Amino acid sequence: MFNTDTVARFNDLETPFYYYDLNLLKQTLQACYDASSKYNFHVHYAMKANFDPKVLAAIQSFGFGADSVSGNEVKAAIDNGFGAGKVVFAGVGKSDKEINYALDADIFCFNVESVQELGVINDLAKAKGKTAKVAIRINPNVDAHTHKFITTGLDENKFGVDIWQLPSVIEALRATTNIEFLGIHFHIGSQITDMEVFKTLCVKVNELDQWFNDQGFAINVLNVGGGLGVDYYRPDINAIPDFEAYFKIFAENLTVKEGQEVHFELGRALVAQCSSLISRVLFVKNGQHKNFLILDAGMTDLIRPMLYQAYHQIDNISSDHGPSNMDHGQKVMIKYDVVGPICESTDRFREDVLLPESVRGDIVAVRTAGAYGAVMISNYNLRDRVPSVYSVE
Ligand SMILES: Cc1ncc(COP(=O)(O)O)c(C=O)c1O
Ligand SMILES: N[C@@H](CCCC[NH3+])C(=O)O
Repeated sequence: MFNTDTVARFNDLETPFYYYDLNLLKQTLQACYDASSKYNFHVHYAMKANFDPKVLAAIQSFGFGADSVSGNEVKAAIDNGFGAGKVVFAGVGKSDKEINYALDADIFCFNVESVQELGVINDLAKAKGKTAKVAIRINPNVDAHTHKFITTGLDENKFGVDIWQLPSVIEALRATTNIEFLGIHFHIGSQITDMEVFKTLCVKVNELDQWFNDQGFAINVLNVGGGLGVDYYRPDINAIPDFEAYFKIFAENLTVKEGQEVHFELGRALVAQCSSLISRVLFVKNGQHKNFLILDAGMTDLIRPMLYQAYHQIDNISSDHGPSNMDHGQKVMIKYDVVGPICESTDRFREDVLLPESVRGDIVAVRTAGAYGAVMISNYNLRDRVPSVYSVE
């Protein structure tokens, strides 16, 4: 991702910023497109992962749809060229204003997360003389084997309708007048690296597809959500996720009936590796027990390490690719706690990171920051919003 030219370019720029390798993004999208289109699978991009306009433009150019989680995301999807007919809207707490907006926009599908929400969408659609297309998000109680803060498909999670409540969904569907039932939706969690989890999901999807069929509700859309994880530990070796293996699992384990469509909602897998948070070393502080590398980026710019104990590779790219690299044949390696400038003790990217001896002004890259990075920025401590910088093509 970096070479002497990029580092020379960064030296002239104000930090911190998110750097996007648009070439890697396109290669990733191509790999996903090739692997999914083999089976006629439909991919929606979960835009909560990253809504940078250039990222959205690249994704949209591959013909993917959009998965949104708020009225503003529905709007952003449409404004950025995703056809309304390819936009889905999930979310456990959709406001009336958001539902009305999406109804007016004629989106493809509401992924409905409760019986009560189904009634509200029906009433709001009726008031407009419209029919809302819906899929029911089901909580299948499948353990995603991921961090507990980003698991979504267990009984204890707030998302979707629990299986024991499905008879009341059928009852509600029978009573609605302005709803077109399209199918069922699942999303069991994020950063899933154990592929067996997706097999377990397929078994549940097959059972529930059959169950709805038995109740007289034929399913056109099986939406299995997203969740495919990326390699935070080896971003250079595994820059592109194994989409072939991922889609093959669904092709082999889902029983797809004639005329049914299979939909996916990938976020992280498409965008995580294409971006790094680029920061400068402000100060090097040698304590009695610890050495601190104090960066000009902090938890306001990338909160994942502090919120989910998430691991991100950290590189001193001045040392790896800068002029100082040429000067020093032998690098002295030192363990640093890499921290930010925010007035919180938890503002630490990682502890005991083994890095070449670093000096004020060195440029540091926090890798694999393209998903759930820039979108979770806050202005705590009245921080400036971190801008985007793009690779030169
Ligand atoms: C409903 C839904 N779909 C898709 C996604 C995308 O997940 P991921 O970025 O893990 O692919 C999410 C986020 O977890 C989600 O909540
Ligand atoms: N923000 C989380 C992912 C949440 C996925 C949305 N349900 C992360 O950084 O890993």
